[in-house]
Amino acid sequence: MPNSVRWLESTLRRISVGKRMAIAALTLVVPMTALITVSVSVLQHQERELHHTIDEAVNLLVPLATLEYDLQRALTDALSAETGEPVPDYGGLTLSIDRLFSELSSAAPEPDMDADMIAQAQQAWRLARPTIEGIVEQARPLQLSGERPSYGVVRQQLTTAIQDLEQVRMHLASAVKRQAAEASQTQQRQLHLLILAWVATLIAAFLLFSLIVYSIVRPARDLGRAIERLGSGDLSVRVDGGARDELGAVARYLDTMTQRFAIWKSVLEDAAHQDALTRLPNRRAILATLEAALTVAQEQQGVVSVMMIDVDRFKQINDRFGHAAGDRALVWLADTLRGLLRSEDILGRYAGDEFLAVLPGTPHDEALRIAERLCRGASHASRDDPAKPSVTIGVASTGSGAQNAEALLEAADRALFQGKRAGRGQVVPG
Ligand SMILES: Nc1nc2c(ncn2[C@@H]2O[C@H](COP(=O)(O)OP(=O)(O)OP(=O)(O)O)[C@@H](O)[C@H]2O)c(=O)[nH]1
Repeated sequence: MPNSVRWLESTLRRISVGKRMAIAALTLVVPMTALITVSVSVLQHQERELHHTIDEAVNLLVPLATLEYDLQRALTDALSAETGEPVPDYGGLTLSIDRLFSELSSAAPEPDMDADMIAQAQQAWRLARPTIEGIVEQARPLQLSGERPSYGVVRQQLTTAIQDLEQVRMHLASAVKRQAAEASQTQQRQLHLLILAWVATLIAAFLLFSLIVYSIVRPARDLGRAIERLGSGDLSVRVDGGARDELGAVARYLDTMTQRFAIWKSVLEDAAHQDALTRLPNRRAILATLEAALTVAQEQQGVVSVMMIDVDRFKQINDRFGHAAGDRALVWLADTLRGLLRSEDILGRYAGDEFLAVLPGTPHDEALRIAERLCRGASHASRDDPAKPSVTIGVASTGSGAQNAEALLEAADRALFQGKRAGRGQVVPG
């Protein structure tokens, strides 16, 4: 997992799971709402712009088109010499076009309106205007007098005016077309930006949503696995309880529980293998050690020696100094013997006042020398302190006949018995 994701996850895990779920929901709802609002407002704005462009085109082009149409009609009338109809309001239309151009030049320039094209249209209008004014002046009296005028002149002037007006209309139409094209480009740009914003927001929302879900699912999955391992008896399992959320708390409870289990287990195991008073391996454990040492010796064709160590006249110590003093004497003896043995030798409490030492890879004569050392150490202390007992030791080894645990123990026991009968405080080979 990349470090950045790990960092984001640990940051998120400072927030509770409930709050994270709320954030995940908001992660989807808020951007969607914002995007929908923005999209609707952009589309509404675009619709208004479209109306504005159409209005502008109509306002700009309609007076010109009307005037041009009227002139066309007048020309047709002049050609057919049927001028009985009322004269159109050329003067009003001319003024309206004047007003249009003065508004265009006085108003703040539209950013998307081509100023050159407007200027060209205005210039064309300035050129066309005198002809049209002439027509206005001439058409009115002709119309009012009811005379049959010389239509040749009027026709000529009308044709010129229509051409001039056409020029004006063309320039204005180009300006309007340009404006419409730019408005359409702007709309397209806005739509592209909108789509981009949708995509980016959806990706960001999806990533954040996934991260939040991941920050819940991953620790939950780790917890599940840890509980599964714990259930199968693996007490070494540890889960990360550093996070401040609910899952972090569950992980910490689980860790505490696992540690307590481990302590109870070791207490139970110790109770099963260790003697509570002397802390030495108990009878079962020392016999298992002997079996294991014999198996190794058989495989490697080595030797194993054992010492059966019995406390001398222990009953007297109990009777004389009390049971508690007898316990202390057993603990002292266990520590003393353990201290005099080598690190590879194993000492266990075999029975009430009996100890068994297993000496792997130790031949008989060497075992006897070590036994002498133990016997002397205990005797020396017991001479100075009557509450400290001496010991008698029977030694047996695999090299001297006995090959299995039972035979070895019997041989050592026999030797011990002999030592007791011979006066105690001595080592007897089995
Ligand atoms: N204080 C104490 N005494 C124990 C414990 N286990 C056994 N004993 C005593 O150890 C004594 C063993 O006595 P015996 O088997 O008669 O032998 P002994 O008095 O040592 O005499 P010998 O072995 O013949 O030298 C008994 O009185 C037991 O009550 C123990 O854990 N604590």
